[in-house]
Amino acid sequence: MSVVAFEGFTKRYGEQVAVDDLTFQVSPGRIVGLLGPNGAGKSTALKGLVGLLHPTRGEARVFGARYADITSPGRRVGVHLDGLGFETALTPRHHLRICAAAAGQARSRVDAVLEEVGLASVASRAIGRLSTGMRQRLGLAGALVGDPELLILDEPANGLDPEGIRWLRGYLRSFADRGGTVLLSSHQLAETAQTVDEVVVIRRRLLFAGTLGELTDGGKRRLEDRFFELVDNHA
Ligand SMILES: Nc1ncnc2c1ncn2[C@@H]1O[C@H](COP(=O)(O)OP(=O)(O)OP(=O)(O)O)[C@@H](O)[C@H]1O
Repeated sequence: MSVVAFEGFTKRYGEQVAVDDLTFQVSPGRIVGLLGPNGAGKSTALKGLVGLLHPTRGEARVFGARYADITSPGRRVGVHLDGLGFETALTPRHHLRICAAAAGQARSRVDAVLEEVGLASVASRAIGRLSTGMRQRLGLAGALVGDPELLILDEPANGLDPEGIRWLRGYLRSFADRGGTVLLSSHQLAETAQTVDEVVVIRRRLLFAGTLGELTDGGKRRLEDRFFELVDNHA
């Protein structure tokens, strides 16, 4: 069974179609990159997947059900969507304690995750005083704190320094090696090529879904070149 399934997912905002008839699946243990230019509908698709918006037509499911219908979603699905914001007066530790409580996890998990994402030294600083990259790490920590089977991450490498990006890549690979599944959106094509097993390219509609090897002819072509061929042909 697929971990994520979009079936004819369509979202309109008034007259504008943000996502049109999107169908693809994500299998367990895979890292899948959702790619597309600005405004292609990536965030809309991810929001629809976690029940933050309702599709106009079609559906998006996790573990065979709508997100709202799965039991203990916080322990099964870790979500970090760009721009959801934080309560800036809280500290990372406090924020993660709330996330842990929501996911039904023990408080002890918070310090483990702070350590894991490299935020232990700023755990008691106000979130408003953290750098962009530190906030990005905190968003990831919030997704990880429930110890989920599936990670849904919108632009997780944004704002990370090279060391942070390398850490993220390694983390996601070991997560997938342990059987976890990742669906992430990205603009960073070179980085994506080093991170993902499969690629889904959208520009309102699906342009490609398959393995990275299929898209790049087994690595003979660059992901960036193939990406621009696809999106320029469907402008
Ligand atoms: N709440 C909204 N109301 C109206 N239109 C919206 C809304 N949210 C998104 N859109 C429109 O839907 C389209 C898809 O937006 P979306 O944010 O999903 O794209 P994206 O691929 O995530 O873009 P980016 O790479 O810039 O983050 C865009 O044209 C956007 O303007």
